[in-house]
Amino acid sequence: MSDPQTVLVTGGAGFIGSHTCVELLEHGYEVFVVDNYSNSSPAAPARVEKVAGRPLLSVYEADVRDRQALSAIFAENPVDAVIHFAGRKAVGESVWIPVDY
Ligand SMILES: O=c1ccn([C@@H]2O[C@H](COP(=O)(O)OP(=O)(O)O[C@H]3O[C@H](CO)[C@H](O)[C@H](O)[C@H]3O)[C@@H](O)[C@H]2O)c(=O)[nH]1
Repeated sequence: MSDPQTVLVTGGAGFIGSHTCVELLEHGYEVFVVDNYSNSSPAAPARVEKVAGRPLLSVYEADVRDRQALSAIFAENPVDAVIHFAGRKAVGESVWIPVDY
């Protein structure tokens, strides 16, 4: 099996996601991002491109729970691998509003 070439990074505008995107771009992968910016900003993917010196294929503002949006994104892009970082992780908040988790 050959190495994956095109990688979808969900939560790619977040802390770990944006660093992962830089690493992937620097290692020659094509990368696109899906993020709802609930804990990040569109400035992050722009910085990723600047640091890596290469563009992302695409950046989508979308919620990974939106099946219709995800289906359209998968239809538009060849996806060899997915790295999934889009998620909530605040322990305290998960106690106050468990339904969101
Ligand atoms: O339903 C969701 C929930 C989140 N996101 C996105 O997913 C990304 C998650 O990234 P975070 O930065 O929130 O989380 P990380 O785990 O990457 O980073 C967090 O944990 C790190 C340590 O592991 C550091 O503490 C860092 O500051 C802190 O943000 C964000 O862009 C957020 O907008 C979605 O797209 N959909």
